[in-house]
Amino acid sequence: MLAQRASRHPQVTHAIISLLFVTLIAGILSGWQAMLNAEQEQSKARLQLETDAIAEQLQIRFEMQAQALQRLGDRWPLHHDNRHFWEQDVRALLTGFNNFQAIEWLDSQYRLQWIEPLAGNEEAVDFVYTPAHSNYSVLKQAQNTQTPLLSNSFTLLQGGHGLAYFVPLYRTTNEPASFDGFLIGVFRVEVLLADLLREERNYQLSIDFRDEEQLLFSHRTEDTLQKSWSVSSPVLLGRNSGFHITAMPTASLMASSTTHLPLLILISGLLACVSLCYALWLALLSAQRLQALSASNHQLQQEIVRRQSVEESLHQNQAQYKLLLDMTNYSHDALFIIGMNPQELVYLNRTCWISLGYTEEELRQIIAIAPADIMPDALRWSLELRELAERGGNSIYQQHVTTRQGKTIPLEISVQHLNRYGRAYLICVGRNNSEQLEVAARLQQLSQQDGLTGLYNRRYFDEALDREWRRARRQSGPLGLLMLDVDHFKAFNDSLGHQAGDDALKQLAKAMSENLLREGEAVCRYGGEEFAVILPGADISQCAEVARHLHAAVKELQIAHPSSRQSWLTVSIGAASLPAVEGEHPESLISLADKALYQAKAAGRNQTFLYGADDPG
Ligand SMILES: Nc1nc2c(ncn2[C@@H]2O[C@H](COP(=O)(O)OP(=O)(O)OP(=O)(O)O)[C@@H](O)[C@H]2O)c(=O)[nH]1
Repeated sequence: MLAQRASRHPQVTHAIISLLFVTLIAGILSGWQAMLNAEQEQSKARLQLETDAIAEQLQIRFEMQAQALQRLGDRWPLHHDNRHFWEQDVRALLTGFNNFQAIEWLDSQYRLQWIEPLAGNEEAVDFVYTPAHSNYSVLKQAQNTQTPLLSNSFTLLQGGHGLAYFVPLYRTTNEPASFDGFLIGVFRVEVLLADLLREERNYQLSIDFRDEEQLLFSHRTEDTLQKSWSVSSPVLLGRNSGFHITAMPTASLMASSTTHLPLLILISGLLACVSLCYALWLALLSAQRLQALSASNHQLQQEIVRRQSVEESLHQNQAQYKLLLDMTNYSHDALFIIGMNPQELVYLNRTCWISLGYTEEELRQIIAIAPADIMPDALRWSLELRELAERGGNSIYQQHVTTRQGKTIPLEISVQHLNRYGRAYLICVGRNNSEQLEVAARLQQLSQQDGLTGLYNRRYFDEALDREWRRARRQSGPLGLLMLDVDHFKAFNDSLGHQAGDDALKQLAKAMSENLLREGEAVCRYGGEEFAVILPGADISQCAEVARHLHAAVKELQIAHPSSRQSWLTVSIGAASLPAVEGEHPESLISLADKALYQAKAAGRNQTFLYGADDPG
């Protein structure tokens, strides 16, 4: 749980570990420092003890010699007359203590009268203490108080530092006591201290002996340490408390009063601290790795699931794609896709090449090299498709394709524009619509055909006349029209029956159709028993010619007409021809032809009456 939290916040955990590390290190260092300080205090205390001992030894030694001098002084009243004994005592004292520079007698005038030994102290002979001398006041005080006093340190005439112990000499046998000067013991400080150190077991100490601040003696051992601390002990010599000994630590002292324990504790503490923090850090890393591994596993699982899903979807898509492809390939419709910019065929289904009798490769090659071999109109259609793609519209085209066997197949191609992935495509679905075209043509024909006679009907006539009129106008030519009506047909019907009338109309229609010679000429049933013949480009004479042919053809039929004068069926024809010019209309032509027909009827029937352009109408 904790590891999970730690791995979730690695930076915080790093900071905590770092803080812990720093705290532990600081604690260990401060503990180590405290132990060092304790050891130092212990060393100090030990050194202080040693120094106090030296000071005490020094005091004792001095006191012994001071008392010896004092005893000599006490014997002064006995020996002042016979100084020989006194001098013997002095020499004995000098022999016993070698740290005396000299033992002197100073008279009451402070003049040196006697000095032992003389050798080495010649310069002091006849020395007089004057008030200017630094020890003069001490002499005075000793004289006045009748108490021995130790001088301050001074520089010996022989070199080195000396101390003088002034023992006032009084003869108390006299009343009042007479003052005879001083017995002076001059100590050599260096010898006093050196002897002491030599004899004492603490000789290895490094010490300084000072009078107030003045250094009188200094001793250094080789292993003296340069430390910031030292200890000091006061030394009371002959009631003079201005002396003190300062001792410096030495390596041997420190070695004897310290141990390696703090260092061991420091090292082991540091090692423990580093190990602990390293272990924590490793644990954190491990937790992080574990979490990363877990996350990675989770991601991997998700990825596997996703891939399985994608694979499944891919399989489905592939199956769907295959199904789509199969459906597309086996569709009756030709499906092909044209990519634009550049314009190229990107897909065509199986129906395309099967229906045309080629392999796919062959068809692709033909389309690439000679598309007109497949589609005669290919070039123009290609331009139309480009326009269609540019305006993004949809359209249906009627095209014709030629099969390998040379058969032409009509194709209705539905084209849809589509933009995908930054490119324009035209989805083309082509269908063989020959049957529809035939049906349409048939319907068209039926819509234009007269049911009874099979001729064009009145509707076709109206359209054809307009069309031919426009054509004639474009060509600046004439247009001819015959209006033909069966003579006495009512009587025919009445006598032979309506069915016979129908048959007769059929025969007439057939005959007229068969006698039309030129292309574009059309015979139409204008209504009832009336017919109209459109003669494009025919002037009035050509109309007359056609009318003659028609009369002949009708005559040839020899359809019996019981009520007719000729005994067979005849027709009357009104013919008209007009140039299709500005100001003229097809209705004018009909009107003229009608008028001519009327006149032909009126003139006795079975004849043609003409209205040319020049006729007044
Ligand atoms: N059998 C048959 N008769 C038709 C058809 N259409 C029109 N008729 C007849 O044709 C006759 C035309 O008669 P009318 O207009 O009087 O003219 P007509 O008898 O031919 O006399 P004229 O034209 O003056 O020579 C009518 O009796 C109509 O019934 C048809 O489709 N079949």
